[in-house]
Amino acid sequence: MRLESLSTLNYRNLAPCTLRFGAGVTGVFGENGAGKTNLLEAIYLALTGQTDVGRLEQLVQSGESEAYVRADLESGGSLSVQEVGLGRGRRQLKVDGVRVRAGDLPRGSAVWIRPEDSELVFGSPTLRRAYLDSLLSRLSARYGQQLGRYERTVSQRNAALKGGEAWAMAVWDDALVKLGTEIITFRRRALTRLGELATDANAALGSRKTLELKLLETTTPETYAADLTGRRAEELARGSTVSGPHRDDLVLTLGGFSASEYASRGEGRTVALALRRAELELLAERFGEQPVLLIDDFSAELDPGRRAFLLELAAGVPQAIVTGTERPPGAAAQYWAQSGRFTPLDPLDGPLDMKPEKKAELEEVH
Ligand SMILES: Nc1ncnc2c1ncn2[C@@H]1O[C@H](COP(=O)(O)OP(=O)(O)OP(=O)(O)O)[C@@H](O)[C@H]1O
Repeated sequence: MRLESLSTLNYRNLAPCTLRFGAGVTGVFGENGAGKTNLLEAIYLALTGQTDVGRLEQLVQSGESEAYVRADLESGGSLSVQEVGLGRGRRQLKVDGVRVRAGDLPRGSAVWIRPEDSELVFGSPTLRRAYLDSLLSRLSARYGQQLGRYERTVSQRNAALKGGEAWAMAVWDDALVKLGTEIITFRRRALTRLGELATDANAALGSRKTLELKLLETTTPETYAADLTGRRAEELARGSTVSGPHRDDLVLTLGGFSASEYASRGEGRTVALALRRAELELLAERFGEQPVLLIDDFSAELDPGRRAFLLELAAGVPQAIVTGTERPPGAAAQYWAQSGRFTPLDPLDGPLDMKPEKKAELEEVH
């Protein structure tokens, strides 16, 4: 998968633009607030149809009512166009002019590494579960469908529990056990490979402590039905379903201890990077094609080992887009970001701050 160009209109602070991207590493650098993260977010949205913002309106430029993002892609020798239209609480996706659902977009197209990924380690189980579910939904469309059904069943069952409808539980329990069993089984299987890749990546990052990924399960396929009936009184009292994959945690252990509880900030950052490299490798294995790698703010990474790891990762994939407040070294092409605009630069130019006349010239263009 290769991103040939990205066009945006009314997307956050980005000025209307069409940016072209070649193979290798493209560096995007500029001051804080210039729009670098917004650009990567727009690319990720156009490639995957996914965003994790709470309200879609946040993505629309203030003062406007609609936004638009378009990616021109090349994959296996053929070209395609993916478009995302955003309005009030509404997202419309098209591939080559035909409306599709998010699940119909290519599922292994991009991986996005961000400074806030450390939250995967130190944040709540909900965040880790969301990471795992989002990755597994990309590996398997069926996983995504069954997870959606399971989540709807849990909320309907919770409504019945709150209403004290004990008589209706047998029906809900059957559906929950069937869907939950499929989810648990798939998670266990996928975690074996994800764990191996993450362990290797963590070692490649120079960590002397072994990283292991485990599921902390509130139930098992064998005991799920009995767990539900056994805790019926408690569930009716609480009005919620207390066991099942919606309550399970992805536990990350470092040297045998829970990373969430015991890892240092730096160790946690290393674990988060290891998870992202594992995601990249797993998607490439599954789809036989390397995703576009997006690295947000490599310059926020002050540790020299982790910074080198990020840049090596970018250099090792067919296409990577790397942002920073300084120029990413080794980039084949460069954009200078300022106030939501992106100006292509000659990669052989020196740093802008050493060339005031060049900077003045570019500001003039803006
Ligand atoms: N919906 C929106 N409409 C207009 N501007 C927005 C919108 N959402 C965010 N912005 C603006 O976009 C800017 C942030 O851009 P972004 O996060 O991409 O910067 P950045 O270059 O990544 O900065 P940093 O180096 O600090 O991470 C902010 O100034 C913010 O106010």
